[in-house]
Amino acid sequence: MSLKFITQKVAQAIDEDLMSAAGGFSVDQLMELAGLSVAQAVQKTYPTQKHPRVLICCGPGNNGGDGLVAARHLFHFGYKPSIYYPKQSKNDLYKRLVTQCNNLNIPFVEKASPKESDIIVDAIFGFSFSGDVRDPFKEVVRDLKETHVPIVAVDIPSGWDVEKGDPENQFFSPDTLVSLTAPKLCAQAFKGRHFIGGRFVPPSLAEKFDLKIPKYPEGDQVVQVQ
Ligand SMILES: NC(=O)C1=CN([C@@H]2O[C@H](COP(=O)(O)OP(=O)(O)OC[C@H]3O[C@@H](n4cnc5c(N)ncnc54)[C@H](OP(=O)(O)O)[C@@H]3O)[C@@H](O)[C@H]2O)[C@@H](O)CC1
Ligand SMILES: [K+]
Repeated sequence: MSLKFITQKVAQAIDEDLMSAAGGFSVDQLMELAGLSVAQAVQKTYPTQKHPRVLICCGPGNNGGDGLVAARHLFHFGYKPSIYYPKQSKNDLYKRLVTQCNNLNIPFVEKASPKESDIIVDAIFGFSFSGDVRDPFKEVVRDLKETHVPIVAVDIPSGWDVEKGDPENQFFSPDTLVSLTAPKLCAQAFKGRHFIGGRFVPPSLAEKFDLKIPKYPEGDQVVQVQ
């Protein structure tokens, strides 16, 4: 299957188009579908009985928001999520996502402990990441390289350059990657299980950016491409 791998600029331009007056989407809607895709990729790959405890590591931006949404869906799918979210946004959308998780008694943990989980969702950095990893995320990114617990990365494996990837193997390589909308250039070098999610792109937008979006099966929110 031929995939189109996109640059950081194109990823941001697609995001802006979707949320423009012409695109008509709000960020909440896109984030909800993105997070649902991630939860569905987890559910298809790691059955609840064998992998009940999911640690979701959330960063300060929309990638972290996808993680908060995924945590809520995973709870409803029967998992036991916990959330590491050290740099919480004051934005109303994020506060509401935190309230929704609190109402499900999903614990927010002070420290990310891979050993106490069966799966880790990496929702730390997405397509706006650049430069070297800064605190408070250095330690968690380092711990993720040490762990043998399977990692599901949301959109970009955190620490990887969005376009160049991780040519010097400095960072962890996730078992599973869920690319949202379309894979970014870094995913060309990715060898693990790969899903595309974020089933919200209208054909006109796919055509404008020449995105070769694979066919999603029936009502699924993800399609496995590797
Ligand atoms: N259309 C789609 O496909 C949709 C995509 N969606 C999702 O949105 C994601 C993109 O979200 P985004 O633009 O908010 O940025 P994201 O990557 O989460 O991180 C930015 C934050 O990280 C920080 N930061 C940056 N570099 C850093 C460093 N070196 N070290 C430390 N921190 C660093 C930076 O913080 P600051 O520098 O401002 O302190 C900033 O706050 C995308 O990947 C996908 O998951 C869906 O939700 C909706 C539809
Ligand atoms: K990520």
